[in-house]
Amino acid sequence: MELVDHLRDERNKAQFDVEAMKVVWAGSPQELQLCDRMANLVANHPAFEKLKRPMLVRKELFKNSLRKAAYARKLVIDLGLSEEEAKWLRFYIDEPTYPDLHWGMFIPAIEGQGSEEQKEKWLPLSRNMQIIGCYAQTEMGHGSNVQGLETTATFDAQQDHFIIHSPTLTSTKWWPGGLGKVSTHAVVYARLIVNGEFHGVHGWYNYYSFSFFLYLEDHSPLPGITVGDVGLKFGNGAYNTMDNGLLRFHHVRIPRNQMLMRVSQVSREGKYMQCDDVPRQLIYGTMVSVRQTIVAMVSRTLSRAVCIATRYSALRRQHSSSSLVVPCFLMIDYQSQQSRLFPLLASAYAFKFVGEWLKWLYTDVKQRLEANDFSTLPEAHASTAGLKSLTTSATVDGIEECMKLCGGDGYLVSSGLPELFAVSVPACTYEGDNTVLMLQVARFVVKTVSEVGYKEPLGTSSYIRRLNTLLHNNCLVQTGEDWVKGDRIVEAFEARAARMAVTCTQHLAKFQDPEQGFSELSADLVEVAVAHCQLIVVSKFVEKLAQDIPGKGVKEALEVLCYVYALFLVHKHQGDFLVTGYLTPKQASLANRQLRILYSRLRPNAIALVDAFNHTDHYLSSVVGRYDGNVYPNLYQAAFNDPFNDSHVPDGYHQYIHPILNQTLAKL
Ligand SMILES: CCCCC/C=C\C/C=C\C/C=C\C/C=C\CCCC(=O)SCCNC(=O)CCNC(=O)[C@H](O)C(C)(C)COP(=O)(O)OP(=O)(O)OC[C@H]1O[C@@H](n2cnc3c(N)ncnc32)[C@H](O)[C@@H]1OP(=O)(O)O
Ligand SMILES: Cc1cc2nc3c(=O)[nH]c(=O)nc-3n(C[C@H](O)[C@H](O)[C@H](O)COP(=O)(O)OP(=O)(O)OC[C@H]3O[C@@H](n4cnc5c(N)ncnc54)[C@H](O)[C@@H]3O)c2cc1C
Repeated sequence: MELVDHLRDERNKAQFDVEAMKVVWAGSPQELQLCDRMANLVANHPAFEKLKRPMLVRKELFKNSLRKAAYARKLVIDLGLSEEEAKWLRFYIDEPTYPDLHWGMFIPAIEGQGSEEQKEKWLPLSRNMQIIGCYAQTEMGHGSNVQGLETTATFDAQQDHFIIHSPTLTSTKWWPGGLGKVSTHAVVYARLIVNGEFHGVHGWYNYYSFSFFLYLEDHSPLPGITVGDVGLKFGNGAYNTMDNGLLRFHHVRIPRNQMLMRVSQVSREGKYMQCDDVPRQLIYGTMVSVRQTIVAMVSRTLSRAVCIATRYSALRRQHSSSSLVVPCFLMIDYQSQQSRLFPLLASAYAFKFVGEWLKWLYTDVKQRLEANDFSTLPEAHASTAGLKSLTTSATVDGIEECMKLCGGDGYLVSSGLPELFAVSVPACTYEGDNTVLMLQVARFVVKTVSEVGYKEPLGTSSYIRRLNTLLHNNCLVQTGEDWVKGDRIVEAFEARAARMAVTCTQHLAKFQDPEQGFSELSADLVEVAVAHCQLIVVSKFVEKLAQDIPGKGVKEALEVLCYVYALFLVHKHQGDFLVTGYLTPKQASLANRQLRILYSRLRPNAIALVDAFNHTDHYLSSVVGRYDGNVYPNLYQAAFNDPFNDSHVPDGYHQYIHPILNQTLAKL
């Protein structure tokens, strides 16, 4: 039977080569081929069916996720998949489970913080999954405040042991993924005490936290260890496939050599030594690595929501304003729908490109770290923290908007959007609360501005070199067309970021106690950081356009997306641009008018642009976002697939409805 493509007319409108755009989106022909292969491997394997997931209760859901992880592992071994292939396999299985933390944090923590000897011992066991590990940093009372961790690791020189202890309820390890039920091992962060003294006291630290490699359990916890799950989390399915755990220690002894010893060591005699050439911040290195990965992946999450909302918007008809009876307008043709949807479509592409750049930056930093060159670490920290914060917040807001863009049907679990929202929301908190991370960026920016004149700003902050020009030269835009020029757009974002940073730095200087100033101005500082990070995203998109991009019409389509992203931000934050005096109200309104023109240029390409994401129907798991657009019969069928419709008479009907109908409530 020939399949009907309900979106065919929309696909025929495309003004660019979709196959070439798929390559741009994936990053390279090899990446496209790799992702396509792994996505289809998952889509065609019955073990990875996921439509029934939201109907399962927690214990069934968890068992189901263990089953999928086991099948994934079997595929990795049977097919001899590489680590990169295995990563994409897990990605397309689309279910948070313990291997994310094992591969994403436990192994990188050992790689980054273990000595050569420790790596040799533990990495092969970990990579073969003969042990399963998690990353236990956060405590019940201390998440953002890493300095405040209370778990202690006291050195016992007599027995050459550390004694790990949870002295208070608030020192309970709280939240680590994979900890609650599955992990056999953990990297645990604790305060080091040697000879009765806290070690490693430094200018900015009251005490350090150290990482230890700990054996947790086989089938039941080891003596002195209490372990469990933190409890049910938000959303049906969603993050409940993960055993986020709690963990308490009661004077648990571990051998001295289980302290991860790249950054600092404790000798047999109880001498504490910090490696001179390795900065303390390296113990935060695993977080930098995961923040980079989150940015690399987040565009796919947003693209998934946008793909669903765009396809449904291009199918569903509503009434025109002239006739309330005849449905004729496609939802996507409403200007108001476009102004909510198209910036999200553009954001998905913008986040993809900035994610590629961040990956490059991180790879470079990693190579430098291995050679003990730590010069670019502050830049890497600020960029990973800021972009993780900016992109996850925008993505989560974007998914919610996509849900609303689909009307009532977006709210149905079968649209795929509620679960996507629920599983994505914690990304604004885990791996660093987004506000706390933006404050880190603000510290970096303010420090860079304060050091102008005696330290050269580098990398993403090099615009601060041209502070004088950016503070005094105002925008030159005279027509709407002037707004679609890369250097002009970038300059506008640079001027806004620089002016906001300078104003905040001047306000901070008025405080005698800089920390008090930082605290009182924290809301403004977050806005400074947002401006800096938006500049990075816009400038990386503009840099991408300067590259050679093959394929008919591909570059032109990307140009429209780039300016939609940038001008949408100019419009949304026009208060910043106006208050800093860079723009006049006339220039701001020209930007907005140009944005409407760009929406009309984007419109014919909308479906092709979401097709270029190359998402399988399995990955989307959305009735309203199906590739063939055959929504209504499937929406109707999905209602009957709900086990609630197995019987016409629900449990409790006879017990609680009949007494009302029969007027026999008195017998209840
Ligand atoms: C929406 C869709 C999402 C899609 C995601 C898709 C896929 C995901 C893929 C993979 C991920 C897989 C699984 C992930 C899932 C869940 C995992 C969650 C795991 C966790 O959730 S795991 C716990 C994370 N928990 C935190 O994230 C705590 C946050 N809290 C901190 O991070 C610190 O506590 C901080 C920094 C806020 C304050 O710390 P502090 O008070 O000690 O430091 P202070 O501010 O004084 O800074 C002193 C000097 O250190 C520098 N500095 C600071 N941090 C640095 C770093 N990282 N690197 C290099 N330098 C750094 C500063 O820049 C300064 O430098 P300077 O002196 O030069 O100015
Ligand atoms: C799904 C999920 C998975 C997780 N996985 C892990 C894991 O594998 N391993 C692990 O160790 N941890 C994990 N975590 C914990 C996570 O890293 C922390 O929740 C996170 O770092 C935030 O800390 P918190 O919960 O203590 O929030 P808090 O720090 O208490 O923040 C609460 C509020 O206070 C504000 N705030 C806090 N500090 C400041 C400040 N200095 N200035 C201004 N405002 C501030 C924040 O913006 C936020 O609004 C996970 C969490 C979740 C939700």
